[in-house]
Amino acid sequence: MAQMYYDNDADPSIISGTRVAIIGYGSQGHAHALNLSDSGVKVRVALRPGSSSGDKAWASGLEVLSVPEAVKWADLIMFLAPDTVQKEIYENEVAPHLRPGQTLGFAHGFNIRFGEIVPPEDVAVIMIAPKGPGHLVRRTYEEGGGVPSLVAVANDPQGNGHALALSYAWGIGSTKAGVLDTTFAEETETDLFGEQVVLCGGLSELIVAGFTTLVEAGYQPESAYFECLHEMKLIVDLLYENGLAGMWFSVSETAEYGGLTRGPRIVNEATRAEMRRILAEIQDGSFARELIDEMAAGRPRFNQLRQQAKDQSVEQVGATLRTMMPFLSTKSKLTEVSGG
Ligand SMILES: NC(=O)C1=CN([C@@H]2O[C@H](COP(=O)(O)OP(=O)(O)OC[C@H]3O[C@@H](n4cnc5c(N)ncnc54)[C@H](OP(=O)(O)O)[C@@H]3O)[C@@H](O)[C@H]2O)C=CC1
Ligand SMILES: CC[C@](O)(C(C)=O)C(=O)O
Ligand SMILES: [Mg+2]
Ligand SMILES: [Mg+2]
Repeated sequence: MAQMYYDNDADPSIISGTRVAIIGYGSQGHAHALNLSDSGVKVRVALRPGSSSGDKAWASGLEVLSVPEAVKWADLIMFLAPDTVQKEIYENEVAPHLRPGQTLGFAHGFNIRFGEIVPPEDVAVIMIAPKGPGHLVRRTYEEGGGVPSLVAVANDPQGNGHALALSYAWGIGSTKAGVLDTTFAEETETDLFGEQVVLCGGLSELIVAGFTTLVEAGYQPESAYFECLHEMKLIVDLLYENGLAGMWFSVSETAEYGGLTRGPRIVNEATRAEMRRILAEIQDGSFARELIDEMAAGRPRFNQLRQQAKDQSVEQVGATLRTMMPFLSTKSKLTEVSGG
């Protein structure tokens, strides 16, 4: 059994005595800044001039500085801007102002694992990587819970990196759910694999393929939407609360027999072989190179794929159906914080 850490294993006084600069106020940035602030931590948000997120941070009672000002002020500088802009921010706005004894923090190991950011030896490098979307990091904290995190230390000149990471994890609520030791390499590779194959890529393709199959066979799009997308959340809630057994317990025996016999025909040996190829592309750095090059080229393929995803009929049908479910809108104020 892996070593897990909970509330009693963290020392809150460490993060309470640390000045934390949060670079970025998007999905993770707003959640870390607000959770830490509510936990009694001294926080400043660091943004570029004219940032669209600045007003939201000020409106939430947080002080906003430029990145260089925040680096000068902080003990811990947490990178919560998108992965592919972190290198530029680091080189132009962080590195010139870094002092020995400061700590750089990451919520994902991408730039350290793939050598995009190479900090000096006299600066600590830690990771606190929540295993959940930022908006849920905030929501679960407000509800009295938390999202699990992985912590890692890549460089530890003062020997307190792990205790600081654990204390930070306490500040964002993660020690309520469980914190696990990892390495930058393990977090980066498993996180990229999970989001590509299971959580984001695999799941969305499964939903769309199921929806499209039903609609092309002549069934009502609304029925296909409820079946393949809306009900997904209700099934996943059962998985979240009680694992696969909780889901099998609650569904009918008909669903259980049908799922156990037909599921392996959908996720089969060919699917598993593709999963292994995707993992190899992550491990050998070719996915990272592809992503960095795509962003540097102005995102031509990314923008096209985003537009195609938005234009799918499952999205049009869903948008209409969700207007009739006002109870959803109280939970989904995502654009207010992400600017999306
Ligand atoms: N999204 C998630 O839930 C998860 C993310 N992570 C990791 O957390 C990190 C942050 O990801 P995420 O929260 O999705 O990021 P977002 O895309 O939500 O970050 C957007 C924020 O970054 C700011 N930003 C963009 N460019 C710059 C810049 N050049 N200088 C300063 N600020 C800038 C934006 O400001 P502006 O308004 O100026 O554009 C905005 O406030 C990544 O390392 C990611 O892998 C880890 C776990 C889950
Ligand atoms: C699953 C996607 C994720 O890794 C996350 C929310 O954990 C991300 O990078 O956003
Ligand atoms: Mg993740
Ligand atoms: Mg990720």
